[in-house]
Amino acid sequence: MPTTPETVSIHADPSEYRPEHKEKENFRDFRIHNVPERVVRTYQAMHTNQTLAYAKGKLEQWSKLDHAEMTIMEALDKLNTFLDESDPDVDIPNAVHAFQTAEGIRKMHPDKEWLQLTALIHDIGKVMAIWGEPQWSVVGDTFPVGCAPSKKIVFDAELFKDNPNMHDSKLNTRLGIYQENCGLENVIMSWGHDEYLYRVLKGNTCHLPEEALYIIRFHSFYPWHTGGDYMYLCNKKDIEMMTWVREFNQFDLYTKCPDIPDLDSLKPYYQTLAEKYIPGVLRW
Ligand SMILES: O[C@H]1[C@H](O)[C@@H](O)[C@H](O)[C@@H](O)[C@H]1O
Ligand SMILES: [Fe+2]
Ligand SMILES: [Fe+2]
Repeated sequence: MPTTPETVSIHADPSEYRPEHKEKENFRDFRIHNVPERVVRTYQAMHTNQTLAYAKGKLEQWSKLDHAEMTIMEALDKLNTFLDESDPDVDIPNAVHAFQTAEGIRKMHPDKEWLQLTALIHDIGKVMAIWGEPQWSVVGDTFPVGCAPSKKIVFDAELFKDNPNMHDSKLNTRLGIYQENCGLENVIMSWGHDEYLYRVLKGNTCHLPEEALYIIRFHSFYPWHTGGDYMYLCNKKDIEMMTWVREFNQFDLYTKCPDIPDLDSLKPYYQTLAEKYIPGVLRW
């Protein structure tokens, strides 16, 4: 049985791994005139339609895990042709991004198999889009629903004006339906690939450590892990786990580049990791 992670030895610099890239400050440029229109459209629909009731409904629907049965590597294969419309930095299929992230981690954290596998699978929840879920309900940054949106949300929360929850006095305040420091595990996030994969792994056999599940569940929560907002919803565990989410994020973001690794030659290594930590056929 795999063990829990060692103490976090972090702040590896993924740029040492990146061959030729854009500079760090050129990633995640969400200034409205700089991003492709597909990005604005995706966030516009997301910020308008992701309400508390919507996210609760999707959680219930997808948590049934009655959509498909397949191994984790089969699910990854489904992303071979999937293009994420929310991402200003990636216009290659998500399966490639999975291997780029994992290889970046493997290079800088050769001893942490669990973190390498986490990187490989972190976006697999996007298979929902292949099964018909609209992209605004799958991809992009996440945020808590049931309380006011933070200014750190991309496009400065301005796309929320048509979201019905913004006109509900129980839901449009700083805390909304939540208690101070209630812990992120008790917060309902906008529906997307993070929470879905978390539920899939919880509902099947998975030996990944808690840190891995936490990274998967909150890796898109940029207004928190990068923006530093929503601390009033966090408890001690969230603050501890944040270090791991941030370390992971360096690779998720800065390994994005047009060079495509030779996926076929990498697959056997990751196949072995997958069988060790997430064996067999999973219910999705
Ligand atoms: O556009 C990206 C992409 O959808 C990622 O998978 C997600 O984790 C990020 O938060 C988002 O900014
Ligand atoms: Fe993601
Ligand atoms: Fe990613």
